[in-house]
Amino acid sequence: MSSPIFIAIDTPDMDRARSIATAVKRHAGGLKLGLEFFCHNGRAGVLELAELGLPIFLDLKLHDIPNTVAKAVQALSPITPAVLTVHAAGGRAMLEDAKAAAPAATKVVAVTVLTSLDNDDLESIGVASNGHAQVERLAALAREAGLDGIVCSGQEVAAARRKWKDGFFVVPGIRPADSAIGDQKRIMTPRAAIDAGASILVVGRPVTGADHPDEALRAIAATL
Ligand SMILES: O=C(O)c1cc(=O)[nH]c(=O)n1[C@@H]1O[C@H](COP(=O)(O)O)[C@@H](O)[C@H]1O
Repeated sequence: MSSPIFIAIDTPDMDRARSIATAVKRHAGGLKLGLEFFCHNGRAGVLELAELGLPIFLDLKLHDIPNTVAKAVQALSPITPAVLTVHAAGGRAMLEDAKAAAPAATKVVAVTVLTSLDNDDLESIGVASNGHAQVERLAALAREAGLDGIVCSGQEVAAARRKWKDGFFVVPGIRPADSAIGDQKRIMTPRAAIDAGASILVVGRPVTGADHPDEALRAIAATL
């Protein structure tokens, strides 16, 4: 079975992106390309890294009115990412239209509550329920809208999985026991997140910031 670890290649620099992707290529399950990479390198950059042969997770976290999101998804052609993110908070119609506009082979997953937010942050943006309850609410919405799964922290994935057995659960905020937390607030170790039911893990800085990214990746993989 291929690795569940997707490496977040968070850099605008194409040379650096190619160098990290090439270094981790043999032991990663896929590459996650997000806003930092996409805003600078666009579709051409995504297609270039896709040539390495790993599945591509295109993390654009789309969030707008349904028509705009659907047209943005169509405008990604000819990329057929393995995974594409939209924000669950865009609402049911947006989620349905995003899924309808995506290629059939693309898993469209809804970001629920960002792993950089805690309950105080949620309160400050007017979300009265706690993180757990909000993830459950948005997971149900994503499921009803026909999406393939959600993005949530390791702390909510077990409860979400109980209610959506065949859902695809993407878990970022992954931190091996000894690594720096940075701007993440809801974190979990790789092993605990897999045990809780994650389908794939998103790992960025603990691997990309290491002197030897492939060694760091293999050390994480050895704990699974
Ligand atoms: O959608 C994501 O991938 C995502 C959702 C979320 O709630 N939190 C989160 O950290 N991410 C992404 O996961 C990656 C985490 O990177 P590190 O914190 O460096 O491991 C980044 O590329 C984030 O954009």
